[in-house]
Amino acid sequence: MCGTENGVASQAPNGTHPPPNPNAATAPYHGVEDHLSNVGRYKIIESTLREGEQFANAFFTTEQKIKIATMLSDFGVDYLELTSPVSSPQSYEDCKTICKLGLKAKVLTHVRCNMEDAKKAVECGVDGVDLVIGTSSFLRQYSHGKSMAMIQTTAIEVIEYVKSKGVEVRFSSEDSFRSDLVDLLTLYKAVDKAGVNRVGVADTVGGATPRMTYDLIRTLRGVVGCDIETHFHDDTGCAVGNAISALEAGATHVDTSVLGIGERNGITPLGAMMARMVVSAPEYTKTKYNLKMLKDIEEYVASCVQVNIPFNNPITGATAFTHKAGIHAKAILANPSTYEIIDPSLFGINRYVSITSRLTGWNAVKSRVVQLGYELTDDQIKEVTAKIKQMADIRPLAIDDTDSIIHAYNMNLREEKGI
Ligand SMILES: CC(=O)SCCNC(=O)CCNC(=O)[C@H](O)C(C)(C)COP(=O)(O)OP(=O)(O)OC[C@H]1O[C@@H](n2cnc3c(N)ncnc32)[C@H](O)[C@@H]1OP(=O)(O)O
Ligand SMILES: O=C(O)CCC(=O)C(=O)O
Ligand SMILES: [Zn+2]
Repeated sequence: MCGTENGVASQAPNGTHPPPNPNAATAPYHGVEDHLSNVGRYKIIESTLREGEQFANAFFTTEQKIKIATMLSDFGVDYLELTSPVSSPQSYEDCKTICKLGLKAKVLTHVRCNMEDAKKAVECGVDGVDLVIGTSSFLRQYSHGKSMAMIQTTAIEVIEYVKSKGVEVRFSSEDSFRSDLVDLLTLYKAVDKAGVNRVGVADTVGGATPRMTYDLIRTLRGVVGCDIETHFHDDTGCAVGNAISALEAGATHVDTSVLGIGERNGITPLGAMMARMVVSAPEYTKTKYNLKMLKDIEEYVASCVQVNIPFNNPITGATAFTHKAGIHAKAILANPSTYEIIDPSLFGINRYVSITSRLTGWNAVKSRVVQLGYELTDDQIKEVTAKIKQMADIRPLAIDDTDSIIHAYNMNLREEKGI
């Protein structure tokens, strides 16, 4: 007997499939959901005005801080993290000023895990206080001298105080990856029980790999119920990779700074993170963030701290969307997704196809010929391409040089034809 049960077709005896049952339920097909991953709903804690101020070349005036905070809030980040108000009288005043701006982004300040710092933070009118204390044996010995038991007791007192003021609180262990795992999990469990909004995991020295990150966050995800914030330094070039791994493992928040500025060579850059996330979570990222602002934000911060944007910066680097080799250029001109993972127009940026080198092919030259308004046959374009390569073998060319070769070739043709 052949037929269907619950809308599922069984095999007919002769090996053929029976016709579909018109009464079968039309339930949609379901993919496999990754319940642990927060890649599609990640949040950004933007720390240019905290970690970024720790960059060797950073000195932000109050006006610059206001402009950076406003731009980042308009860009769509969830939180702005500001320098500790305990650092200096101006830091205290600036923190209060930014809190009063009425920005869309919530304002946090980052302080040591002690009562005096926490009181100063709350005084400023912040939405949240980010508490931090080193938990690795190195930092316990050389930074603050406290045992794990002392850290836990103080942390709980401070957390209860901040919460009693109706302010969000996060507790973070500095140097998490070099801390004893059992110590760390015990502490996180205790602060979670005390009611923190988030715990923070920090790769303070930039030594973690994506797999180490995944393992730690995944383990932590099983221990605490609160949100998990992550902070990655880039000393070994893993800051973006670690951030995406953390989200895959269940972290909810990632710290960034514009251009990655921070202590030493900094942390996960906002722009690189957007590049990663527009690929990993396109709909969420395009809807939530005002991506076309990225270039202006980076240029502004670069000017404040007097650095150039590196040529290979994701998205905004001068060559990030420049295609040079002939094989690439041909395919890009036919369909940009052949050699691009990101559409530059999402960020308001143009792609550029180079036709000025010995690697240039005739298909790329053809597109320039058309742009210049000439009508040449394919054979003629191949001849022009040979001339470009001949010249490019001698010296580097600018676009004006190749344009001149095309103009000259076209003029010769017209003269030959007596036009
Ligand atoms: C990894 C990171 O980026 S963490 C954030 C780093 N941020 C900052 O350092 C903010 C800017 N810092 C500052 O302005 C100053 O360091 C201040 C105001 C915080 C402290 O200044 P000072 O009192 O002069 O102390 P100093 O900076 O020399 O040493 C740090 C002090 O904080 C203590 N400390 C360090 N971390 C912590 C902590 N998480 N919780 C409590 N105390 C801590 C140290 O024991 C040391 O105290 P000491 O006076 O007993 O020596
Ligand atoms: O507070 C945190 O989570 C991070 C502190 C910090 O900047 C670091 O550990 O590198
Ligand atoms: Zn840091």
